[in-house]
Amino acid sequence: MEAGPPGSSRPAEPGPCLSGQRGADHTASASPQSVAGTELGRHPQAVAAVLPAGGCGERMGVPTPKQFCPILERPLISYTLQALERVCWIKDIVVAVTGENMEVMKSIIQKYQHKRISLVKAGVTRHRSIFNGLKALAEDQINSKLSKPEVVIIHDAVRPFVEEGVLLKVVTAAKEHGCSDYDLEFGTECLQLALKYCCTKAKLVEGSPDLWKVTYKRDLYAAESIIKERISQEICVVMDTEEDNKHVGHLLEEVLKSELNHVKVTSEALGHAGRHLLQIILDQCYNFVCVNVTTSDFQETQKLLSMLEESNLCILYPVVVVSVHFLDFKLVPPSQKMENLMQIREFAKEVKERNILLYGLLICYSQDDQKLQESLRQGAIIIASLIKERNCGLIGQLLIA
Ligand SMILES: Nc1ccn([C@@H]2O[C@H](COP(=O)(O)OP(=O)(O)OP(=O)(O)O)[C@@H](O)[C@H]2O)c(=O)n1
Ligand SMILES: O=C(CO)[C@H](O)[C@H](O)COP(=O)(O)O
Repeated sequence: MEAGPPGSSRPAEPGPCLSGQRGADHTASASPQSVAGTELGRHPQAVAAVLPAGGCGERMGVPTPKQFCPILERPLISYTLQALERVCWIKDIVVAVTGENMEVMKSIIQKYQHKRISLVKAGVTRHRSIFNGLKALAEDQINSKLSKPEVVIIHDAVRPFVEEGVLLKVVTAAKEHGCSDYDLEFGTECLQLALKYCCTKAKLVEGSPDLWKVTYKRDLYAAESIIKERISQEICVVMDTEEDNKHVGHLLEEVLKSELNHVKVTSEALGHAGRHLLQIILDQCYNFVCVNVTTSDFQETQKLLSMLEESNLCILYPVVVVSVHFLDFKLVPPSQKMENLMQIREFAKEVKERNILLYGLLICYSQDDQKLQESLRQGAIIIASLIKERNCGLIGQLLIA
């Protein structure tokens, strides 16, 4: 990633920042640097980004160019766009794609509701693709919806984990620094070109470990693990009653808290028309454990599923819902309960279409405290693993703790 002005070597002024837009995704780049972003807010500065995305991904060894390879069923490039798009002070994002992938790219933009994106044709090399993006930004076209930037961030479309802080560092460096011998010695490809041909002032800025590039097939697995970990940091336990503190759901919540001590576990009731729950959904919690005790088998789970379906939460990441049911195996034979619970397979199939992964969990409710604790612990382990793995093959299955 480099920053450089298109057609001008004038260092740019930083621009206003409205970090923390509603609906922006916190998992894409948790934003401790939003504070830094507000620094940009004090000075007007036009920043754009060019994403070269015209490669064929030879080293990946698969027919699909790596930028379009799916991670959790969403193309890699969509994660990169999401990471840049949530940085509010980047006004335009220009993506260079080959003619044959133009329609694919347009459908990705539409499906995942990306904003501020323009497309240009890629070139035969990465540098030519970047050049085409810069030309589009520099052109004086009357109908162009692009604003002329003072600083352009160049970022490979296959580096999905870029953070706002590092982008800010690059943009600030573009403004403040001249070039040094060190930069000349260790500068990367684009930096060398800028120095050699444009007399552009330049500075090498230290990146973060997250800036790595997806190059080989194994990198797709690594990226998937990172994304799964990011969206598994919060679980909401949804209760079917509001007042009862002794509700078995609260016991489950306690066990989840002690078993998953790095995860934030909250609980909420579906009462009050689910207003609090709606807020949790808006705050982008991607994991729900729905406890059905006082109501009929799937009543609460279905209410929760409807709320999730109505929200936009599932567009970017698969949401996990574990429908939990308790049964005293001594009093009621499991086979009797199972019959009703088997409906979960149909529900799961339906909601999978909307990117919701629904699993069933039957927990043995024993009158013996110790045995109950053991079942709850087993249940918590199963829940943790379902959330961590997000295994599509297990949807609609009824697991037993
Ligand atoms: N003609 C090209 C070649 C590459 N790129 C882009 O430049 C970035 C970094 O390049 P690289 O990792 O080398 O991608 P590929 O060329 O696709 O990979 P490979 O070298 O394995 O073929 C990628 O986002 C890639 O799509 C581009 O826009 N136009
Ligand atoms: O990884 C690459 C290609 O494989 C890029 O070329 C790499 O980012 C080069 O750095 P820059 O162009 O930013 O100087």
